[in-house]
Amino acid sequence: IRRRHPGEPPIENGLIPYLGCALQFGANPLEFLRSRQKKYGHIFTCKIAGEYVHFLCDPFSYHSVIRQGRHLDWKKFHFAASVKAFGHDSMDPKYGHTTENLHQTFLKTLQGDALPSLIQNMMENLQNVLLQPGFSPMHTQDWQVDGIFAFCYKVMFESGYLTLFGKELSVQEDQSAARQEAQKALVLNALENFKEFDKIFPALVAGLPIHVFKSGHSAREKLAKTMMAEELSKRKNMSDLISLRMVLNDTLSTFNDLSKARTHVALLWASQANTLPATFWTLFMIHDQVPAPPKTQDASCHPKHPAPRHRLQPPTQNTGSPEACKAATEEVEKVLESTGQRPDPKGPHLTLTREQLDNLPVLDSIIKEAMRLSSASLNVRVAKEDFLLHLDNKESYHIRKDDIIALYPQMLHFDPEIYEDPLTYRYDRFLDESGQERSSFFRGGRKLRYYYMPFGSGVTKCPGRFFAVHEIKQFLFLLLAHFDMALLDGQVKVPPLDQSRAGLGILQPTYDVDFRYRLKAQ
Ligand code: HEM
Repeated sequence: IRRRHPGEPPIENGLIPYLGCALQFGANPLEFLRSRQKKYGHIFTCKIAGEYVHFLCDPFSYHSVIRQGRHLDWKKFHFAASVKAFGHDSMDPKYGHTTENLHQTFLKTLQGDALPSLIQNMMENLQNVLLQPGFSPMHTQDWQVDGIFAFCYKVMFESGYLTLFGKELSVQEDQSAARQEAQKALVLNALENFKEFDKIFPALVAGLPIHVFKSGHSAREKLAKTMMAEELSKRKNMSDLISLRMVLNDTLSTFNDLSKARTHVALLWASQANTLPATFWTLFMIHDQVPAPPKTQDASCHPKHPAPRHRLQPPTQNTGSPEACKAATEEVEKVLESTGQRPDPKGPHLTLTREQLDNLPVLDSIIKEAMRLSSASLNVRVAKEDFLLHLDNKESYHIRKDDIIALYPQMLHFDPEIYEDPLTYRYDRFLDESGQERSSFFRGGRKLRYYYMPFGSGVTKCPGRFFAVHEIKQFLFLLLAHFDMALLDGQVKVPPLDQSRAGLGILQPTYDVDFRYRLKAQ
């Protein structure tokens, strides 16, 4: 048990040896932090699973942590978490297994000049997936029924997977339906393994050994097997990210083949684990506004999903404004008109340049609002030495070497002083009076520098964030252009957030919600 020294933040050791406050924090981090903030103020220390974590709750003081002074290390925690979850040798150059500067690799291959080709391939892949006969029978225009969560996972995983890892060479050469089907089966198999592994991800990051989880462990190893160099070399149209990483693994590291493959599994996880639930929330939130079609059309529904699978629980958030879907559809139609394109599932694919995608303020706001409500990432830095942390209110606190400093942006996202009525979904919350992006948010009359942080902050900010927002926009754009959609049960409540993943990014819903969709009449 640590005793508080003079000049240190108030401390709570918790009642359970080693775990400290871990269970209370884990049960509901937001509630836990709010109650401690009320008791202790802007900064306090909690013992969590053997570590001492200083939670900084004042958004005006975030900068002192985010600006990355010489006292704070961001790599230590990230590299260690990746080793625990994915089982590769450390990517931290100081351990001598590699000299790759991963941060530079990510910036070079996910941003700037690398972005247009990623976006273009994603747009192609999304349309190949969405408009293939299996998904949307083109001639009958029957309603299909699926869970929104299941739908988003299938479509976004397959498209994102093919965009990063390319297609098998044999599929490029042999366009037969059987070959395409086989390729699809492999990707959907990867999705099943991804989901199985993703379930145990929080436990692995918390430090539990993977051997305890038989099926999660086996799923990770199966994924790694498909990402051995020998397998990847059979693929074409791989992204710069994966092809460059393969070269750097071979030239700058001493990793064995399995360790190399596991570094690719880590990237598969990073590229999908947040994007998939974020896509769910985005689609669910706008979808919620579309009235269900008359009951008579039920006859043509997908037989496997006759009814919503879950009994409804009281809502945790209100649903959005009725204009969300209308405004988004109008924005999509405007772009189609101005670019002279007509959505035709049998015709040429729709295209959108990066500039066109950057100029969709309504879709942007819709996505931001969905992520504001569902994101729960923890931003973490480790103290390299004893130092004095200065807060915005001129107070300073002693921090000990190896302690963790954490920001929990959900506190910002759900702060009623920053976001009026914060539990309500408002599709236009991030739009100003002229319908453009709103970037001024205030607390207590002061303009905030940090008010929206689902992608983290400072040097550890997600390097894939531009691609992530673009791919969700493309997905929405294509759905709104090509499909009629409606919830199966127009009265369905917003599913609660699954808190078991709090701290790790976008939270999943605790249950799926069924919707129906069909190709628009031509
Ligand atoms: C909605 C989607 C996404 C969200 C909310 C998200 C969020 C995050 C967050 C919170 C982090 C950790 C930042 C920190 O520790 O402070 C992160 C890291 C990362 N993300 Fe994303 N991400 C998304 C999509 C993507 C995509 C699509 C890619 C790649 C194609 C990607 C690649 C990465 C990588 C490589 C890292 C590790 C960076 C490092 O350790 O240097 N992310 N992301």
